[in-house]
Amino acid sequence: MYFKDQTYYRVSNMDGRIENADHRLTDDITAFTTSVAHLYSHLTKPLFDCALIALTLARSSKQMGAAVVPGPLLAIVVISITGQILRMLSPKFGSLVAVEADRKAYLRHIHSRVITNAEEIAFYGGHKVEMIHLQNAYQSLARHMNAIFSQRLWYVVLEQFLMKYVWSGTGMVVVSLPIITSSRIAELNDSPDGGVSERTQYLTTARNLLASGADAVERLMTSYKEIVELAGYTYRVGAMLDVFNDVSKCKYRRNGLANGKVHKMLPKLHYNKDGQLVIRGVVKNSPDGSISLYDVPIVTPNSDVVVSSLTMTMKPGEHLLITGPNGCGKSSLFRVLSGLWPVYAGTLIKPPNCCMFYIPQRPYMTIGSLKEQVIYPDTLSDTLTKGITEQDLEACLAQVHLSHLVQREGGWDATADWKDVLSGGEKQRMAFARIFYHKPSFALLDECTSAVSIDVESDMYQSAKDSGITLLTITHRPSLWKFHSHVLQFDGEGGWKISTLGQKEKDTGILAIEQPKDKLVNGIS
Ligand SMILES: Nc1ncnc2c1ncn2[C@@H]1O[C@H](COP(=O)(O)OP(=O)(O)OP(=O)(O)O)[C@@H](O)[C@H]1O
Repeated sequence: MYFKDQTYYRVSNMDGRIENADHRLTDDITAFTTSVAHLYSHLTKPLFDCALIALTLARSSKQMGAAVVPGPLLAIVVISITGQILRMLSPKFGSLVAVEADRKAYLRHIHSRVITNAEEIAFYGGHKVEMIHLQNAYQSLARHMNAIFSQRLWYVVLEQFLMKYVWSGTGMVVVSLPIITSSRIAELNDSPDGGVSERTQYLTTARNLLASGADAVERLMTSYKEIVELAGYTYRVGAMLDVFNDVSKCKYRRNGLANGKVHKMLPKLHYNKDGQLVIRGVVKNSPDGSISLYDVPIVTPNSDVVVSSLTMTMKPGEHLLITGPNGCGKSSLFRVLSGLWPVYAGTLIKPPNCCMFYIPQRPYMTIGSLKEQVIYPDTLSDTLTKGITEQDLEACLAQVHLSHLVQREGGWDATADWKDVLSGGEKQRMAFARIFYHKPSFALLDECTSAVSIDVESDMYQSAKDSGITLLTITHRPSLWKFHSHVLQFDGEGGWKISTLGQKEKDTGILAIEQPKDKLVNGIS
């Protein structure tokens, strides 16, 4: 499962049974567990009632001198036949409920998208488009739920008809059978009241028991709908577990393939018999703290091969600038280095993840105090364990020119919705401050200072270098070239080139000799 723009991008299971992305998995689990809990209480009591009533009826008909078998047998046969009829005519509640849960999840998802992107939508004036999306999702859910209600209506009518009339009639026959077939008829007739009181006693007891029995069976039959609905929830939860299972076994299914897009098979990559990529890459711990890639491809979750084979080594202290057109795979390289995307082939040798710190273009602000923004993803107790003081944190903020923030926001413990309280540039600087707190060996900087003024940005990069942090920077700003010793240039067609940056290039932000695309090494052939 990958995250992009705060939305789940699901790598679905191999047979692609789930069509829509699961936006709120926990809701499916809640629905499933609620259904199981209800069913438990709805099934156990009626089942117990049925057993007890059958036993008591059998005993009292035996006392009447009737054969025990015919009455219950008739009842079982009638109940089975009506059960079969209901089963045959029952709408597919299981799949209907699964679709309903899916549409509800989608409606919730687009609501949360609007909440997350409210400001952007308001600036664009996109309320009409968003309203159309919301209404479409709502109407699709409402239509589906109305269809379920109307199907349920006629089903309930039929069910009630069978239970109220067919079962009542059968019940009367079952109750009267012991009176008619009793082996004690002569003995009863000879009693002073002609057996009326004993027969009446039996009939009243049996009728009351039967009424309770019918009620219990009715509850069981009604639970059938719940069982089928539970099947729907089970299907969704089961499909979700399948996906987890597949992901843990590194089996990925790409939406691109599902959309019918044909992917070119490349000789350096390994495919299974279904034409799906198999992970054969090796990831090793670096003994000397450097990052090395040998013939590592960059492949998206859609199976698009962005770069077929990348080979490079970055030693600590060699600051790498990564350039190239949009969508050429710059951020994807970071995803591979961080372990978010698998290494499908070749060998990746890197220090442990704790030695690499990634800062994205869209800064993430966590819930909590101002202090927790700087130390993220550490907790306050981690900070205590590490012996880091507020003075140390102030030094981190000073390096990104945000010292004034502590006083402005009312101290380190001030809490606010930092996503809204801080400006775009302040958020980026706050995110950058985290590398001064964590002091990783490598900082993976993905256009993370695009909203920061050039002078402050330069100070931040210089401070990072002075702190002994090796920079891997994706940027389109020539002003940052001077902080790097090497440049990795993607051409957008799968080709790349790595070279050292000369002083002239650092000063101008222009590569001295732009290589024609076909000269760049390792292009997709
Ligand atoms: N989660 C994803 N699922 C599928 N494809 C993706 C995903 N993320 C990125 N891609 C695809 O991978 C390719 C490379 O994306 P990447 O984000 O690495 O581009 P980039 O070079 O960083 O671009 P930019 O300069 O615009 O940030 C793009 O074609 C993009 O559509």
